[in-house]
Amino acid sequence: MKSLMIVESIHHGNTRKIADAMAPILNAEIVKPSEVDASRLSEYDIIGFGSGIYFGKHHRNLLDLADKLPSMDKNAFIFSTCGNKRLASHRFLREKLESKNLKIVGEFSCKAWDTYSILGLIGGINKGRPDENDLEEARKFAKSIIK
Ligand SMILES: Cc1cc2nc3c(=O)[nH]c(=O)nc-3n(C[C@H](O)[C@H](O)[C@H](O)COP(=O)(O)O)c2cc1C
Repeated sequence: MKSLMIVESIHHGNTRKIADAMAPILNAEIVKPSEVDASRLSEYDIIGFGSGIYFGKHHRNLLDLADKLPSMDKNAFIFSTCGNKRLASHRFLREKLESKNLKIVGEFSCKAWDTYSILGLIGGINKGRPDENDLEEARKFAKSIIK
C-alpha cells in the first residue's frame, strides 16, 4: 500500500506532527499543496488532506488545490488541527473533494496550540498539543481507515 498526505502546516507545525504520526502506518509520503504533481496521484491507494483550521475552514492553499484536482475514483481522508474542535469546519474541503469523485473514508481532528490574535498575549490555548495522547489517537485513526 502506498499513500500520499498533502499537508499545509504553517502556524505552529501542529498538523505536520499529526501527519508524521500517521505516515508510517499508512506508508505515506508527505507533501505540501504546492508540491503536488497531479499526474502522479494515480500511483497512490489513498490520499490524505490536512491543515490547521483558519476562519472555520482548511487552509486556503489546500482548498485551492482541491479545486484544481482532476476527477479521481480514489479513497481519501481529511484531517485538521484547530483551536476549537469542530468537524463542521471540514465541510468546505469535503464538498470540493467529493465533487472530484474522491470517496472520504475517514475524518480526524484534534485541538492544538493556537496563538492567533489576542490568544497570543496569554501564551495561546491548548499549549503542548498535539501531545502524545493526540498522536496516539491519530495513529488509531490511521489504522482504522486501512482496515
Ligand atoms: C489566522 C488564524 C485563524 C485561525 N482560525 C481558527 C478557527 O477558525 N477555528 C479554530 O478552531 N482554530 C483556528 N485557528 C487555530 C489553528 O487552526 C490551530 O492553531 C492549528 O493547529 C494550526 O495548525 P498548523 O500549526 O498546522 O498550521 C486559527 C489560527 C490562525 C493563525
